[in-house]
Amino acid sequence: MTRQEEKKIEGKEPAPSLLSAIDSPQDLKRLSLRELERLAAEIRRTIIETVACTGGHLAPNLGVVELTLALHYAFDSPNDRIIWDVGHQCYTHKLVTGRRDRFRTLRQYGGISGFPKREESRHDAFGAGHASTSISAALGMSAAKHLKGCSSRIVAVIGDGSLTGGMAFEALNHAGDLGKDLIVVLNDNEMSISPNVGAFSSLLSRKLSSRTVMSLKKELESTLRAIPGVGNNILQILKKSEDSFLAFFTPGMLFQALRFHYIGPIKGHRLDRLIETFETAKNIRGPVLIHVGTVKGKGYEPAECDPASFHGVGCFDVRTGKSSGPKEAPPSYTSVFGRCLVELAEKDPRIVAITAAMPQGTGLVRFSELYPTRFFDVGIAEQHAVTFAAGLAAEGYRPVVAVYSTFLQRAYDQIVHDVCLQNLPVVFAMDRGGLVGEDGPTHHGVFDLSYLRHIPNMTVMAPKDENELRHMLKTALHHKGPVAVRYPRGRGQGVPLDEPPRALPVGRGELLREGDDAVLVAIGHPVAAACRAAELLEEEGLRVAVINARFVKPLDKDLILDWVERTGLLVTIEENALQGGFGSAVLECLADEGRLPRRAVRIGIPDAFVQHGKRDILRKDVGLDAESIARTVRTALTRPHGAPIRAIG
Ligand SMILES: Cc1ncc(C[n+]2csc(CCOP(=O)(O)OP(=O)(O)O)c2C)c(N)n1
Ligand SMILES: CC(=O)[C@@H](O)[C@H](O)COP(=O)(O)O
Ligand SMILES: [Mg+2]
Repeated sequence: MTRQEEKKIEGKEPAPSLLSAIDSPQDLKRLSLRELERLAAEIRRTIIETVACTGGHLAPNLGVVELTLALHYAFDSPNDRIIWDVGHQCYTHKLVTGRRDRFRTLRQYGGISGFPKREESRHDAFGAGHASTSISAALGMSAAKHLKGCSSRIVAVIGDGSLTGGMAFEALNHAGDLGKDLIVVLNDNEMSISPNVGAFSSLLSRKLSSRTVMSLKKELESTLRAIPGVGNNILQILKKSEDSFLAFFTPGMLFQALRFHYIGPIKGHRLDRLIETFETAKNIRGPVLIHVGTVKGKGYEPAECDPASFHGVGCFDVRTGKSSGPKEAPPSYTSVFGRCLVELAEKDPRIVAITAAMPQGTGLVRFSELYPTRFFDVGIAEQHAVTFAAGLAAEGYRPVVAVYSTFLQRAYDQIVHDVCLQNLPVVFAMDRGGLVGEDGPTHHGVFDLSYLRHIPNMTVMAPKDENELRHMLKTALHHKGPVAVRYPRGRGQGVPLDEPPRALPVGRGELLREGDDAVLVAIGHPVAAACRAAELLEEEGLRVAVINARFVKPLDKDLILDWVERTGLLVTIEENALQGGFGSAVLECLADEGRLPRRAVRIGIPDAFVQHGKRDILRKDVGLDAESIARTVRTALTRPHGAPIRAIG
């Protein structure tokens, strides 16, 4: 790294590597405070250099280097359990728990995950990826520890953004009631992905300077002393419970009310203060909350200046912080969605947009700037987002919930109970539908077609490209009931965009190619691979028809039936779980009509979690690339009747 690059990274002159001697957290315990500080600087450099090549969650990890070292210095992992919320900030944890030499494989196919995984290390006490789960898991472990009578300490590390998730409050409520030993470390950097939102976040940010508190105390003391008789007694009581007095004026009052012992806020980059605080907390019985103030992106100037953009990054140039990924590319599905929603909202004042703490990721920033009163960021609170949308719909608005497919899983009952049962016109704009790549199994949006299509009143569609996404958004906002539009992460197909977007006939697919040997019925992004497979097969003299189904529900039954009967071989293709997915829907429909084809094969995600890695590798693994589809069709055509046909990945 050049001197120039060194300047970008706060920290000391490069010295002999301390990290190379850290094979487990035990090795930390023999370091002096000065050495720990040097180690922190070295780890910071390592994270920056690695993430610059692999991509990943840079700013969150730079903010917890000292916090992580102090935790592993003060506690005794894996005997003591450290549970990370979301887990996107676990890179330092991984570096000091035996994965230093594999760290360069971060998020790569076959490499280490970007999140904690129990099967990856004994030090990864609990897997993560979705927010707000750590306190529940930690409390469960604490209850188990008490049942087993073992002395392990249980520590949950949760960010201020993740603390806006409802289940975090459910866990705090339960922990205060159970009274079991539990340490919750609140990593408060005042950021979610974007600046944190919500009343609770502003409570947390209430920073009373020590001078303010001192003058408050003095004033209160002189007032109480002036009260004849009782004044002094009250003063004595307050002096005895000084903590409660302080807690009343600091964020701690809420945690104290939940029967947590509150410590903080403390400076999250001071190793000495952190270690001292953790050592103290180890000896406090019952639930403890330690409020730590950190800087997201700490120690790398571009990330400190713009933590939202450096929350999750692709490859970048360390010297400039600028992306080094492909420059010219078709617009992303997300940006096409965001622009289209702005266009439609211009003409329809009933349209409102809702995000759960992900305005950037879902493409709603422009909408929020143009229509601030019609934009709602509810924080990491997907369940609330859905029922909040239902409330808006009940009052005649057209809410669009823009959400990643995987995170919408959290609001399944709200979709059933509050939206579909009441047949309210809520639009679910489901981004990251299908495989997402390096975030891996916690983030692949591969269950939504299954978990939505069986709900009465729900309409489910998926566009073959970004142009059709615009038509589907228009269709959804014209529809009178609940509707989900699901589209993939990343760049579109680079097709021209029709102006203006037009409503599609609901339940109608489109025939893209004719053919007599087989019919490929595809939904969403994989339509392109199906067409490519048909071209490959045509080179061998095989003519297969291709249908862009457009709708998972309602299916275009007539179109599919017609071509199944013409060809005799049905191949369904989806980037969704095969279990209960699109292919199942087609077979159910044909069975109900008493017209199951002589031969059928479903191509999609098998009954297993798909690991992390580049999407083209993952698609090949599951047989969703054009060559694999062609191979599956070729095999199905040559296989004797009655023999089982399986997709070939
Ligand atoms: C249920 C759920 N919703 C949304 C996300 C996307 N997400 C990942 S990290 C993050 C922000 C977390 O903020 P915080 O907990 O404060 O951690 P920080 O990044 O600030 O360290 C969000 C919204 C998620 N992982 N899980
Ligand atoms: C950790 C987390 O859940 C988010 O940061 C997520 O990784 C964002 O995914 P995208 O990179 O697809 O926006
Ligand atoms: Mg935060």
